[in-house]
Amino acid sequence: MLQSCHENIDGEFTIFCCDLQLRNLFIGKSTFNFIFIQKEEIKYVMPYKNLEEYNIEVTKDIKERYKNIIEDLGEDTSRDGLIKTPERAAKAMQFLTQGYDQDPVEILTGAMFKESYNEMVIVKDIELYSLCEHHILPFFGKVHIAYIPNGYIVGLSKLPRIVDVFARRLQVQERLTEQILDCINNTLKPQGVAVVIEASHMCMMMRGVQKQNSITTTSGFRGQFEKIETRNEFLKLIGK
Ligand SMILES: Nc1nc2c(ncn2[C@@H]2O[C@H](COP(=O)(O)OP(=O)(O)OP(=O)(O)O)[C@@H](O)[C@H]2O)c(=O)[nH]1
Ligand SMILES: [Zn+2]
Repeated sequence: MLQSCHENIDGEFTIFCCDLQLRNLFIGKSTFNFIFIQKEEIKYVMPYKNLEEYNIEVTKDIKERYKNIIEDLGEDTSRDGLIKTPERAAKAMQFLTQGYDQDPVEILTGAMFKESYNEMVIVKDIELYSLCEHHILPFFGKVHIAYIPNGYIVGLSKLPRIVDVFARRLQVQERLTEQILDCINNTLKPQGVAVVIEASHMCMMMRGVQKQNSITTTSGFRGQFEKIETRNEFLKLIGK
């Protein structure tokens, strides 16, 4: 029974094949060249493996473009340390922009639970890593999210997950703030939601104006958080 088959960018296959009934495990490097492992050897196979998958055609295309860029910058892509760099960079950029293919609504609705709790829920200091859409340089910092339930609570981890969905795109901090806010507001339909983002932008630190200590704060409030007392309680609880 074929469990999974992964082709890397050089067309090499890794196959994981496991017949649980017979308790035999096959693991190989090509479609036609299995290594047969007896059940006693199963202990050498990791019980958990986190696999990264990339579209081969897209990766090849981005890799070639990176090769040209690196050469245009005056480097030699055939030197030892740079041989695999175009492919690494192609994979890194696809990782950092994977949010385009993810559905934040599906993530939230996947863990909404009926509950009568109707006080403020705050998840603060969520790490943020995104890319500024003007220079394709990182901006990074913290996101603080609060909501007041309206019959439903949401799995806590889903809030950082939707931060990542919107952060792993080419972004501006203002739009990122609004997208997180609107997604929670429209999906969970709470009594209120608040989002504050504090971030440093590498395009202002490493180049351009070269300011190392400036932090940009953006915020958005919906429902109950539009009331000054509720908003102030939230800001006090996140230490602002
Ligand atoms: N509002 C906003 N601006 C951003 C964000 N990230 C980067 N920027 C700004 O985008 C602007 C782009 O301005 P341009 O004048 O077109 O680009 P530039 O010549 O590279 O500008 P400098 O960075 O000032 O050298 C810069 O002022 C950046 O600081 C963001 O998340 N929100
Ligand atoms: Zn920028």
